Order: sequence, then C-alpha cells, then structure tokens
Amino acid sequence: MRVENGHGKNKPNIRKFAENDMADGFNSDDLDCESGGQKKTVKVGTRGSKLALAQTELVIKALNERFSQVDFQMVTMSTRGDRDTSRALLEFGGKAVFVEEFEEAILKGDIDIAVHSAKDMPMEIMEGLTISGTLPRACPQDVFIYKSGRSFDRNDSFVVGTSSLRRQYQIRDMYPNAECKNLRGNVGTRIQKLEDGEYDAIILAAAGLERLGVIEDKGNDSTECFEVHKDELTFRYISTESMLPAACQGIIAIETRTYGEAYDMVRTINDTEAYTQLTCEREVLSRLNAGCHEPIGVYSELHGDHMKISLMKADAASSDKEKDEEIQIHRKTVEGNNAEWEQLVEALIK
Ligand SMILES: NCc1[nH]cc(CCC(=O)O)c1CC(=O)O
Repeated sequence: MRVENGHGKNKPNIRKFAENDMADGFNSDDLDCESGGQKKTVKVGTRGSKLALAQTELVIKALNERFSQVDFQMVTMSTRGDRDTSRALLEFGGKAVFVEEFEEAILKGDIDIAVHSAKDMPMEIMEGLTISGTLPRACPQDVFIYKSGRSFDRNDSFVVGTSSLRRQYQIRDMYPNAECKNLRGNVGTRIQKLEDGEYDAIILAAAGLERLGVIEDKGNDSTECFEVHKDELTFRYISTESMLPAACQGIIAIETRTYGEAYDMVRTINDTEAYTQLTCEREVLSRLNAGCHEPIGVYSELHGDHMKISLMKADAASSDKEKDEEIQIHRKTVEGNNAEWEQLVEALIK
C-alpha cells in the first residue's frame, strides 16, 4: 500500500507543479512497458458522445506521442447523467452526475485515466484523485449560430435555443426582445433542431464545434466577434466581452489518482497555460460557492506573465420567478501579474 504524498489535495496548486514539474525529469524509459513482450495497457475512460470521444482521442494521441510503447485503451462509459436526462436528476446531482462514475472506476482500478470537459466538472473531486493535466485550451468563445441570410437587429423578437442561464442572460442583454427556449441534446442534435426551424438561432461553445469538425479551428486566439460561414449557416463568434464563457470552457481536464504511473504520464503532456487558467477559474467558482446552474461566466486570459480575469454574475431584481424578471448583469475585470493570481481572484470576487 502506498502512502499519499501530499499531492492529494482537491485543489491543484500551480506553484507546486511549477517547482516540481515531472515533465522534464520523467522519462518514458523508466516504465516497465514491455515485460514479457506484452505491451503495457493504460485504460482511458470517456463518455460516449461524439464530442467526448473526439476529446479523448486528442488525449490519447498526445499520450501516444510520448509513450509509444504503451497501449492506451479507450473505455466508453455511460454515466447516470447520460442515462437519465431528467432535469430533476441534473438539478439534484449537479455536475457530479457526469463525473462520479468515472471517479469510482479510477478508484476501483477499472480505468486509470478519465477525460472530461473541464467546464462540466464539479468543484469537489473525490479523495485520492486529481486533475493531473490539461490539453492546450481550445477557443473559449460562445458561438451564435443561425441560417445565413437572416439578420438580427437589437430590438428584434426571435427565439434562441440555449438551456444555459449564463447564455440566456447575456444574449438578452444584447437582444432585449429575444426569447430563450431550452435546447438539449448533443452538439449534432442541437444544430439539427436549428436547421429544422425550431429556433431562429442557437448558442454553442466554439470548442465543441471545432473539435467535432463542424467548423474549422480558426487557429488564432482572438476573443473578438467574427463570423464563419458554412453550409448555409452563419457561426458568429461572440466577443468574450459580450458573452463571457463558462469557467474552463474549452479546457479538457484529465483526471487520475494523485500519484502513480498514469499520473506521471499525464503530467508530461500537461499544458501549463491551460492548467493555470483551469486552476484560476475553478478557484473563482469555488470562492463564489457557485453551483452549476448559476449564471456565472469566468475567463482568465494569460499573456506571458500578465493575467486578466473577468467575471460575469447575473441576478434577478425581482424574486418573483413567474414574472418576466429584470435581470441585472454585473461584470468585473482585474489584471496583474500571474504569480499573484490568488490576490487577483480575491480582488475579483469582493
Ligand atoms: N455543457 C455541454 C458541453 N460541455 C463542453 C462543451 C463544449 C466543449 C468545451 O466547452 O470545453 C459543451 C457543449 C456546449 O456548451 O456547447
């Protein structure tokens, strides 16, 4: 039985990794990979949606480049959240319904690694587990999608499909007469519903669209508004200023035990910039005590040592849920040196 080495805190610590980064010292030759001619197997758990599979393939590709002699096996699992899509379950269980079963599987030894969209992860991670790495972040922006040719003036009335309160409040800030209707299902289904005319426009994360190949990866890190046209559809990337993304949008989080071979392997592919953003944005959520259904946007931008963190919080002026409430949107931005990110977070939330 191995004793935990103190990496097992739920909250990853940027400085600790910076001081003790395994990426340089760790050598794949140290692994006992080919004992008896048998390739070592590492099991990578994933949800079964197309997006989840595409993201897990990216993780396996990155691992394979480092550890060509290891057989990384994809293990597709359905979670309580996938099996029962009733609102009640999601509200009761929150984000955990998509993650818990992977965590139990790692602890039981059924899988070694779990791949998640970081924005769908709950604040609490089971004891003994950690986010050991991230891939480079995809575009953090949200995309407003509609049939090409249609135009939207500020005061137009139209129907937007999105179930996210964060997106609803911000789009209604841009278009006060827009009506938001719930939109569920995976990315392909949601676009189909737009094409079928159920909505005038829908909002999806650029990261998912790009990773699924629905639109090409634009390959730059602008956060400004611009448009892409494809197959009769217009994909308008909304500026992060108008539509602040969900915390960790576009980041793939890789979870393992807090020590051991899988942990060491994942550390070697970790993207330090995305990891810093993940740590910082999760810290903001944690400090705000935010559940997953609260309308909160968080985005931390890194330019060298310079960090800029933005927060969007919305609250209803009226407590009467039946009434068409007046929504108050609060935005705040702080900037400074990234080494002082904890103080920046402190200043942001107060
Ligand atoms: N909530 C579902 C979800 N979780 C992660 C992504 C996209 C990928 C990402 O943001 O990392 C999506 C789809 C969407 O919001 O459009």
